[in-house]
Amino acid sequence: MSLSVRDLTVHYGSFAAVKEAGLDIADGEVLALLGPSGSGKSTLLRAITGLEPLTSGTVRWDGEDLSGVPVHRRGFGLVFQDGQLFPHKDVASNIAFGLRMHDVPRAEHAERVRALLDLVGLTGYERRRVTELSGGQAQRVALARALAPEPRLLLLDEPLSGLDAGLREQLAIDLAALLRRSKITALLVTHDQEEAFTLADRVAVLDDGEIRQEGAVRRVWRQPVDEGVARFLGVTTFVDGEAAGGVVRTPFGEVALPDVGDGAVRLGLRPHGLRVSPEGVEGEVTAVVHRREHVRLVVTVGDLSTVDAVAPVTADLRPGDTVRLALDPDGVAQLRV
Ligand SMILES: Nc1ncnc2c1ncn2[C@@H]1O[C@H](COP(=O)(O)OP(=O)(O)OP(=O)(O)O)[C@@H](O)[C@H]1O
Repeated sequence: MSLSVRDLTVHYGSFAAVKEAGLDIADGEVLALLGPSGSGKSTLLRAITGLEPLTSGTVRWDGEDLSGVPVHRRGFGLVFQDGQLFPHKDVASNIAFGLRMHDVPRAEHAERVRALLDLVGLTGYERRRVTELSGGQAQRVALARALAPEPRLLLLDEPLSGLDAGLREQLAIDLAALLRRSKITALLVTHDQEEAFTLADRVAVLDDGEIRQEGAVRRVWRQPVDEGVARFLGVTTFVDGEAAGGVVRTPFGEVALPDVGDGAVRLGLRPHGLRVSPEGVEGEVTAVVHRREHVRLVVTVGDLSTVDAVAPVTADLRPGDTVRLALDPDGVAQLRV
């Protein structure tokens, strides 16, 4: 076990921004702190780095209490949303700063900088001024600078949120590959589920300063602990059903789910958990929103009220049209009851 946080509480005056948080990150693992704005993610990350004083609780590395260890002696690398590069230095000098801070011999700098630029996909950018980089390139340089001293833990606070959507998706994929390849232990703060799922092995969902659920990405996604976590993870409709032999019967039809025990179950449906199909429950379209990969619908289904659903981009649907909806197991979560 590497990082171990216990009962960590941070107060701003009388306000508790983080309440008795506990988490562990094993060697080589990537954990994402996921939660809505203001839930305490950045405060928890900053407390772990030593930038924010703890009101109570402990942060340990391999059993050693870090309470008396200043930020720069913790061996952690930090990357923030806006990178915070030195604007007057070029790319190589920005990265070498991380090396100088950790007493790496000067003769080794050029080679290390070259290797780090290769790692982040910016080969040959040594002499480029940082003011002449795109947002995505600047974040890659910030990442290289943080990785330069070979930190034992990399902490990333919304590293991609300043970038536009397409670049963000690509950089998340690149960063995920880099973290896996380099077996880096990392803690990532994000409010974006896609990003958390692309990058992390495990997620901890925060709300109102508390860790509400923590576990493997797929498990949290498929089995949220309660409706609050489920809603945060994209569930918009809840429905009760009866399971038998791995199949759940609901008012929206049947759906086969892995690991479902017999008896009463409560399901959480994401919009793509209900798809327009030739057969299924009938409803009337009340709203249509075109998205990149599908059409989002709001559908009124008899006395089952309104639900979110999806149709293929090719579907030509308008409010007032009648559609049929069927369950898609990919968009169905099972709430723990
Ligand atoms: N320096 C501070 N003084 C007082 N309150 C603060 C301070 N920093 C943060 N807070 C409050 O603590 C709570 C948690 O803030 P924090 O920045 O940790 O949330 P977050 O989950 O990272 O949010 P976001 O995703 O918007 O960055 C918020 O209610 C915020 O207003």
